[in-house]
Amino acid sequence: MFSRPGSAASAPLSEGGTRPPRDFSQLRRLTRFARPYLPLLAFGIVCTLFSSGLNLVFPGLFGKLIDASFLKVGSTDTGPLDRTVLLLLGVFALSAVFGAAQSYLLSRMGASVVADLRRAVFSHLMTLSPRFFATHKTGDLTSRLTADVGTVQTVVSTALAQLFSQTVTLVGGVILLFFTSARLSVLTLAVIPVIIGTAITIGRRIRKVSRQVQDAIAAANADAEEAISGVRVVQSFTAEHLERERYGAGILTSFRAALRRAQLQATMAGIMSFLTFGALAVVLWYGGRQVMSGEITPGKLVSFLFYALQVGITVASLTNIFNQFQEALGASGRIFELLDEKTDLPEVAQPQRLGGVMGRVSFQNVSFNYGDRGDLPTLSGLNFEISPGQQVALVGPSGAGKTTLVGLIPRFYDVTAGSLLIDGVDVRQIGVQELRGNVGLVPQETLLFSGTVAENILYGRPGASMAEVQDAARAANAHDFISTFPQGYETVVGEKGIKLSGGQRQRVAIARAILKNPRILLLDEATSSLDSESEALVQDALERLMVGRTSFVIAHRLSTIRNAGRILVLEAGRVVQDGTHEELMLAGGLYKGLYEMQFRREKEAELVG
Ligand SMILES: Nc1ncnc2c1ncn2[C@@H]1O[C@H](COP(=O)(O)OP(=O)(O)OP(=O)(O)O)[C@@H](O)[C@H]1O
Repeated sequence: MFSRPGSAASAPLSEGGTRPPRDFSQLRRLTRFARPYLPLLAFGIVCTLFSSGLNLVFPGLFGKLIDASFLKVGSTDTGPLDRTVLLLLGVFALSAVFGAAQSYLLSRMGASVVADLRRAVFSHLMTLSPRFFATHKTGDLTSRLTADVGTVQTVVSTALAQLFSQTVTLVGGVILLFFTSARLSVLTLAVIPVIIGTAITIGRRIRKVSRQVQDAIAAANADAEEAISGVRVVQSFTAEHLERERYGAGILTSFRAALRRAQLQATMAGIMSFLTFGALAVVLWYGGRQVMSGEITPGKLVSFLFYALQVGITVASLTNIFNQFQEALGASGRIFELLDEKTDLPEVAQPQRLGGVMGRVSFQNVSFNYGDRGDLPTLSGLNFEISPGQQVALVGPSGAGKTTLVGLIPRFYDVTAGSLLIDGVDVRQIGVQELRGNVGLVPQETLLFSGTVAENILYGRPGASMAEVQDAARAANAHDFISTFPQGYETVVGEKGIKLSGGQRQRVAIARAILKNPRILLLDEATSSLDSESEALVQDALERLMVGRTSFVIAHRLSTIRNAGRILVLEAGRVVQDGTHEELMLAGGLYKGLYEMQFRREKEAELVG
C-alpha cells in the first residue's frame, strides 16, 4: 500500500461511523423541515386520495364489463357494455388528472424541503470553527451536501407520494377484496404477514449496508477533491498513478458495498414477487373452482383478481418504498450529524458592544494548545499589550507559534488559559461578527474567489461603491495592472484567482483589506519570492495599509522587521524577547541570530541575482 500526507481517514463525525441512526427521531427532524410546506402536502394528499380511490374503481368496472359481454353471448343489447366503458374512460381520465397533480405537488414539496435542508447544512457549516475543518475532509462534507441530501430528496419527493397512494390502494383494495369474496380474501391475505416479515428483516440489513455505501462514497470523494485541487503537486511528482490507485481503492469499497446492497434488494424483490404471484396462482385455482360450482360469476373472479393484483403490487412497492426510506434514513443520519456539530466557540448571550474600536490588544497570561497532543501547550504564558496603531513584527523559528498567536485575535481558536482583550474587553465577550468586523486578515497564501476582480475586492465591504473599490485598488497598487486587462475590474480571476500572478493576487487581497478598513490588521507576509518590482509594489501597499492600524505582522522580510515599532520574538510558544530592532540587536540572543541569518541570506540572494 502507499500513503501520502492526509491519507488517514478524517475523523468520523460521531463514534462508530456505521452505527444505524435512530429512526424515529430522524423522521421527526425531517418532518420539521416539511412543516412550512404543509399546505402543499395537504393538497397532495387530497389528490392522492382521489386518484388512488378512483384506481380502486377499475377492477369492479372490469368485472362488470366481463359479465356485460361474456355472459351475454348472442345478445344485441350493448347498452350496459357501452355505459360501463364510458364510465371506465371517465374514471381513467379523472384518475390521471389527480395523479398528475399529486405527483407535481409532492415533488415540489420534496424539492423545497431539500433546498432548505441544503441551505441549513451549508449555513451551519459556515459557523463551525477552523478546528472542525482541520479534522474533516472537504470532500466528505460536500458529499454529505450533495449525495446524501440527494438520497433524501428521492424519498421526500417520489417515495412519499407513492407511500400515500399505495397505502390508500392497499387499505381500499383489502376492503373491496372482502366485499368481492371473503373466502378468497382470507386465502390471499394469509401471505401478507410473510411479506412484511421478510421486508423488515432484509430491510434492516439494507439500511446498514446503505450507510456503508454512503460512507465509502464520501471517503472517495474526499480523496478526489484533494487530488483535483492539488493536481499541480500530483502532476509535478508524477504521482497520478498513486492518486488513481487511492481513488480506485475507495471506489472499490463503495462498489462492493453497493453490490451487497443490490444483492439484498434483489433477494427481497425475488421473494416478494414469488409470494405475490404464488398467491395469485392459488386464487386462480380456488376461484376457478368457485366459478365452476356457480358460487361466483366469472366477472367477480376477474374483479377479485384485479383487486388482488393491485394489493399484491402495492405490498411489493410498499416494501420497495420501505427500502428507499431505509436508505434515506442512513443518509439523513449523516446530514443530521453535521447539523448537530456544535461550534467550539460559544457566543455569550449578551455580547459586549465595542463601539468605535481603538485597537488596543492585550494578552494576559495566555496559553493555548490545540488539544491533539495532550496538554503540551503551543503557546504559554503570553503577557504583552499592543497600543492602538502600533506595528508589531512577530519573528521566531518555524513552528514557534506565530500563526497560532495571530489566529487567537479573531477567535479562530479560543485561548486555553488567560485572556485576550481588545480595548479592555475579553474577546469571548464580544459578538464574533463584531469582533471579526474589526479585524482584517491578509494571509500568506492569498485566496481569491472565482468571480471578477471587483467582486473580490468588494468582499471586504459588500455594498461599497465602484469609486471606493477603485480607490482601494489604487492604494493597494493594483489599479494599474487591473486597468491593463481588457475587461478591467470585470475580469474573471478563475477559481482561487488562478488567472492572476502571485503578486497581483496579493495586491487584490490588500485592496480588499483596505476597503474593509479594520482597526486591527493581521498580516502573514508571503515567503514565496516575488520579483523585486512586484515585491516593492506589495511592500509599498502593505505599508500604506498598516498606517494607523494596530498591525501584527508575521515578518519574513528584513525591511518589515527593521521598521516595525516593536518586535516580539517567539520561541517554542513563548515570547523570549520584546523590543525595537536596535534594542534587540544590542541585547543579542535569539533575535540577533535570526536577523543575521536573514541578512546573510539576503546578501547571498543579491549576489546570485
Ligand atoms: N491546526 C493545528 N492543529 C494542531 N497543531 C497545530 C495546528 N496548527 C499548528 N499546529 C502546531 O502548532 C505549532 C505552532 O505552529 P504555528 O503555525 O503557529 O507556527 P509558526 O511560528 O507560524 O510557524 P511558521 O513560521 O513555520 O509558519 C507547531 O508545532 C504546529 O505543528
